[in-house]
Amino acid sequence: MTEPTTTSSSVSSSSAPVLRRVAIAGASGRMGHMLIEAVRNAPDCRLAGALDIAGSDAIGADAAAFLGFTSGVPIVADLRTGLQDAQVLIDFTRPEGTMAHLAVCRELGVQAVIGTTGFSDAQKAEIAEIAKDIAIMMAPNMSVGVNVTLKLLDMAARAMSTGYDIEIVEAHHRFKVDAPSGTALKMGEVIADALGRDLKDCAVYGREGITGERDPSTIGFATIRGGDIVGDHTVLFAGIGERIEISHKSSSRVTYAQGALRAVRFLSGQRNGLFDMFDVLGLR
Ligand SMILES: NC(=O)C1=CN([C@@H]2O[C@H](COP(=O)(O)OP(=O)(O)OC[C@H]3O[C@@H](n4cnc5c(N)ncnc54)[C@H](OP(=O)(O)O)[C@@H]3O)[C@@H](O)[C@H]2O)C=CC1
Ligand SMILES: O=C(O)C1=N[C@H](C(=O)O)C[C@H](O)C1
Repeated sequence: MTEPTTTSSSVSSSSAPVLRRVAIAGASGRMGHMLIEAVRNAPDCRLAGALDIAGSDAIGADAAAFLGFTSGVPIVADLRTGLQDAQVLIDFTRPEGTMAHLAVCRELGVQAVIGTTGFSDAQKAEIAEIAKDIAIMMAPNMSVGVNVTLKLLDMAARAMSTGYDIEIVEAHHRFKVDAPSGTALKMGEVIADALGRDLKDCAVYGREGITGERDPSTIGFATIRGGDIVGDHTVLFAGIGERIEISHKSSSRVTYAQGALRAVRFLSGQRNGLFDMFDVLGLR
């Protein structure tokens, strides 16, 4: 069964929608396909460009060919060609790809919705710098459920600031290239902030051998990779005599694609600045 990419959260069709011209990077990727289908089904968006990495088998193909449609938009490797008609780029690729795309977005005044994960601190700082010139929404997870979960974690961490060991467990499909997931790291950051700690100082990424007893000030991470798991995250607050588990499980990538389109709509009112899904969803 194919996953639906339109939900009741799409904009109302009662008035003529303002069309947003959207380019998709990583057009032949797992998220690229979801996004092209979602843009095609959105009454207020039009596919205006499709990018993939040079050497990809997809270059030259019609962006909607995988759906059995002709969109008239070819997948190209040349960034200026792919972005010239676009108002906003949605980018779910790899950090080095996103950075190259952003440089051209800045040059052409194209906004960006970034879902890519695995950025270095230096790359994040460069994105913040670019956002002084163009509007960017960047989030490691664009599902509504995960962003609500982040709020729950903030509350739970404040309420259980002592006496509870905090462990973050994430599971993803066998094709994922970065670990821990961007979402798991964001969960760690939210919890560390709530506890007045810096995640850089308290994160423990995996354990092996004679580790000694657990340091209560740490936040542990565990990563599972296998099969077609879309994305599961569980945060464990383990005390003596009880434990709480806060979990989110994705069963479809449609939620990420719909979140990206909400971000496209949110950005239409912005000239510049760096935003996240809390801004888009009004959760700040
Ligand atoms: N924020 C969110 O809500 C979500 C974020 N993600 C993140 O999005 C990213 C993509 O995920 P997914 O779609 O599963 O990955 P895929 O590997 O399926 O797709 C990545 C796409 O980007 C292309 N690509 C690879 N390297 C580069 C590069 N250097 N420059 C330009 N394009 C490149 C790939 O081309 P080719 O196949 O030819 O290599 C492919 O088309 C990951 O970082 C993932 O963690 C995923 C889901 C949700
Ligand atoms: O690569 C994925 O698939 C996903 N990546 C994001 C992450 O790293 O958190 C979001 C989601 O979990 C799916």
